[in-house]
Amino acid sequence: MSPPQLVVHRDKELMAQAAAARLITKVVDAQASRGYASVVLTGGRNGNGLLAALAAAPARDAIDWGRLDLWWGDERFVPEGDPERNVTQAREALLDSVPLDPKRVHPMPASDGPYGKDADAAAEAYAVELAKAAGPENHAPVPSFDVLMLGVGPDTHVASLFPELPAVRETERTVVGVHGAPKPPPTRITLTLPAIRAAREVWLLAAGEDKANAAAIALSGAGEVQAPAAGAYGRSRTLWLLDAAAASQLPRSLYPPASP
Ligand SMILES: O=C(O)[C@H](O)[C@@H](O)[C@H](O)[C@H](O)COP(=O)(O)O
Repeated sequence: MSPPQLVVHRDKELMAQAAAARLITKVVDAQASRGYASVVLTGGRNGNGLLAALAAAPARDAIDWGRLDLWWGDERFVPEGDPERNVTQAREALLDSVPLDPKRVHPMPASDGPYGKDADAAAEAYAVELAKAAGPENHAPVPSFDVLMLGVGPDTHVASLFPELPAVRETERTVVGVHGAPKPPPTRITLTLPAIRAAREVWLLAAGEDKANAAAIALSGAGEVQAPAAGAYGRSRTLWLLDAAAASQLPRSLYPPASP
């Protein structure tokens, strides 16, 4: 596993814009070389901030939206259309304004969907959907995601993998239900670390003073059960995209400034 690469931007707005530009280039390159691209979205302010910046990016339509597969790293297990759902927020930030192929957009099930209130069954169904999309060359029963994005919580959680809870300890299944999450709502669905680590690249998004401690803990060699962000890494690249506030507790030797 190559060590994480860090890029620090002046503030969270510039971080979102730079990350959006980075994503455009990554998707365009993947589509040029393989004919399609596969990206995993994350919820939260930083994740949605990136999507909003992407919606406003001048180069946005260099992406062939009809050949982009979208998956989610986690989802709040609430009814379809609930404003708390990550897919609802992603639609508002970007998805409703670009010509995606609906067959290539894979939201996680809602709590009023075919699995009712059974988050574990809904998680299992998403694992089956991922496995069906996986190819023989894939490293796990999930597609080879080009980029898997993760917001980082102030407690170092990523997706809905919270410190010390069962989901972060999962070593076999790719998707599990989460019960009693400390970040509301308490019931969620999440990719596990094995699924996250099947991605070619994992990008962790951390902006704001409230992420400084989490970034310092996760990047200081902490264990993944105590600091799930420490266990989130890609097969060929792990990239932390921070703003100066979130990087403020990191040793200066860990990163050169990306912007003055
Ligand atoms: O469902 C969720 O809440 C997210 O997927 C979660 O993992 C989020 O990315 C982090 O909590 C960071 O959220 P902020 O960027 O809002 O701090």
